Formats: sequence, C-alpha cells, structure tokens
Amino acid sequence: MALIITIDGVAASGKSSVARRVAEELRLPFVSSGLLYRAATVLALRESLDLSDGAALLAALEHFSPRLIPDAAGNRVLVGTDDLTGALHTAEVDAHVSQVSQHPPLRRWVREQLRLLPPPFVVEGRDMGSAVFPEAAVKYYLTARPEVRARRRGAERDLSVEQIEWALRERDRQDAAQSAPAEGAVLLDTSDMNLEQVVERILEGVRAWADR
Ligand SMILES: Nc1ncnc2c1ncn2[C@@H]1O[C@H](COP(=O)(O)OP(=O)(O)O)[C@@H](O)[C@H]1O
Ligand SMILES: Nc1ccn([C@@H]2O[C@H](COP(=O)(O)OP(=O)(O)O)[C@@H](O)[C@H]2O)c(=O)n1
Repeated sequence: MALIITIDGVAASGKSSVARRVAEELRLPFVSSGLLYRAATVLALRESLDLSDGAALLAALEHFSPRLIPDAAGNRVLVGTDDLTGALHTAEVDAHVSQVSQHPPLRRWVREQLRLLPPPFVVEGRDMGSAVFPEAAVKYYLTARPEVRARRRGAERDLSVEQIEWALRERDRQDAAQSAPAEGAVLLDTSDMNLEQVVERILEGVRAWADR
C-alpha cells in the first residue's frame, strides 16, 4: 500500500508548515485540504452566495471547479488559469470558511477531489486521518495552546494577537464537528516545540512505521 501520512489539527497548530517540511524530507508531495474549503469560501463571497445554502455552494464548486495543485513549495488553487492562492489566507476567509465547510455536499465534493490524488503523499487538514484517508499508515493530530497559536498566526494577519486568538477559538468551536482526532492518530501538543522538533517527531514516527 502506498504511504499516506495525515497531519490533522486545529487552526494555526502548524499543520501546513509541518506537512511541507515532512514532505520535503521524505521527497513526497504535500496536500493542504483546507485550501479547497478556503477556495469555496472565496468563490461564494465573490458570487455573493448565501453561505447557509449548501446546494448553491456546491453548484458554484461544480461550475468553477477549483483545482488543488500539490506543489512542494506550497499548494496552489487554480480556477481555470486563474490562481486563487493569494486570496485564500485572509481574515475575511477565516471568518466565513467554517460556515461554508459545514455542508455535507461540499465535504463530499472535497473528499472526491482528494481521493483522486495518487499516493504517496503527506496530507493536512481536520479530518484527513478520520473521514478522508482512514487507511493512512501514519496519522498525527497537532494542537497548541490558543495563545501560542494566535502569536504564531499574528505574523500572518494584520489583526491584534487578542483578535486572532478570539477568531481561532471561534473557528475551533465551529470546526469541532469535523476536527476530532482520527483513531490511532498520535497527538502532538506543539506549544513548547519549535517547528523542526515537530517535524523530527513525525519523521521518527514514519521511520518506525517503515521499520515495523
Ligand atoms: N512548532 C512551531 N513553533 C513555532 N512556529 C510554528 C510552529 N509550527 C508552525 N509555526 C508557525 O506558525 C504559523 C502557523 O502555522 P501553519 O503551518 O500555517 O498552521 P496551520 O496550517 O495549522 O494553520 C506559521 O507561520 C508557522 O511557520
Ligand atoms: N480537512 C479540512 C480542512 C479544513 N477545513 C475547514 O477549512 C478551514 C480552513 O482550514 P485551513 O487548514 O486552511 O485553516 P488553518 O488551520 O490553516 O487556519 C477550517 O477552519 C475548516 O473550517 C475542514 O473543514 N476540513
């Protein structure tokens, strides 16, 4: 079975950065599932859709067909030849993406896109090890104290750390339904670990799996 490594976790726990580095060390592609939900949110906001209307949101996804390109330097999302990536990581998308991502038809659409990707790869999100790739060989779930996560995200948003912490706690609450750690996932609290320490812990887990 081709290796799939899932790295799930709460907002700003370090999933994307860790997944990118782990994939780099293993010379594997890495996949950021959240970007598809962010792209759905950008499209919905641009089309002024009702974010509680799952059918309209799904129709927009099927019409625009955003494509996730797992690129080593950082995933990209294309709509046709338009690169949406630069519009995905904003406070406005943060504030609406959880409402968009709740709709089961959208989650099924995202799952279908992700399951088309040929393993092996590292994939990060909320439910990669639980709902999308339960067969994955190596599963991790990252957490960190909210104030630590807010400080880390602070460098990436033009909001105060307090505002970011509030928004992260709110998103954690809204994401809770799809964010439970997968069966068998190794839980890592990264609050007091630097990025490379987290990466090394996961690489150790992959080596242990390879030597089993
Ligand atoms: N263990 C860590 N220690 C310090 N900074 C970290 C750590 N993990 C991630 N970061 C930094 O925190 C920010 C958010 O990380 P990111 O990977 O985007 O989180 P997520 O994908 O879970 O939202 C990034 O700037 C990243 O470089
Ligand atoms: N597998 C996933 C990934 C993201 N999401 C949703 O998409 C949003 C953005 O995910 P993300 O991973 O890009 O966000 P960060 O954790 O990087 O801030 C999350 O807040 C969830 O609402 C999801 O529902 N399932």
